[in-house]
Amino acid sequence: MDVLTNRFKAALRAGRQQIGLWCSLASPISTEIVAGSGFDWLLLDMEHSANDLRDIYGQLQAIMEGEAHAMVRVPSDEPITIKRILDTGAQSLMIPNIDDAEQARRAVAATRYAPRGVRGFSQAPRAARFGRIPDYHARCEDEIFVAVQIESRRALDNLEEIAGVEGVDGVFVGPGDLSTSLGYLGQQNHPEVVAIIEETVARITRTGKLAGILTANEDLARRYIAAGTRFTAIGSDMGVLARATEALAARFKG
Ligand SMILES: O=C(O)C(=O)C[C@H](O)[C@@H](O)CO
Repeated sequence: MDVLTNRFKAALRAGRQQIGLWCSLASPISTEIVAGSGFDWLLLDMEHSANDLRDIYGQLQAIMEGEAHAMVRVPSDEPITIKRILDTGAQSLMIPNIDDAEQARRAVAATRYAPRGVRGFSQAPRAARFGRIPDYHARCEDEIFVAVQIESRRALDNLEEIAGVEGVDGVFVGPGDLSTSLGYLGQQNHPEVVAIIEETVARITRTGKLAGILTANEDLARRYIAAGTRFTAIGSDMGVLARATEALAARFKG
């Protein structure tokens, strides 16, 4: 596979479940470590973490030799931010808080050059390996994966229209925000929320788009996979570090 082929997108097309880890530590060192842990994809989070553009750049460099594919969650659907992240070489993007089809169309447009969209042109960004990938501009859009996040009651109402937008490859359920919007603040594992999420995953799948989710609860991760999620994040670097170090300390300190 050449450098421009999006391995994650190719694996999904081939029907292979993609298991991911959420990365919020904003460190090239920790991200390099987990890139070799066996995950298919890592979510580098810019919405709820200290990651800025340089942190993302460094982490993309750090995991070049690893097995895991990087997806970047952008802080917002703002085209200037999306352009800069694509230029660093991120090929898979997650766009948070998409509530309707128009917003989804704008987000996709930010990932496309004219006439299909509004992405600004850079001759030789890192994504084109500084001009060493001569057909970068012609090929890059086929290799971009756009996941939109649905995380509100309004997004649920508009789900089929959002998923139907051309260029939306995946629809990712944000269980924390969705449960909050549904009146279950901090209760993303509440049975009624779980039932709504399972139904939502089935609705996404019926549209022909790929469903994704994050949950650190292993039983729920298996249930959501059974319900149809195709890219499933099963924990976070921060959560694993916090819980594992607490447990280690407790074994000696009682
Ligand atoms: O709403 C959610 O849940 C998400 O979008 C995932 C989160 O932002 C979060 O759990 C990351 O720490």
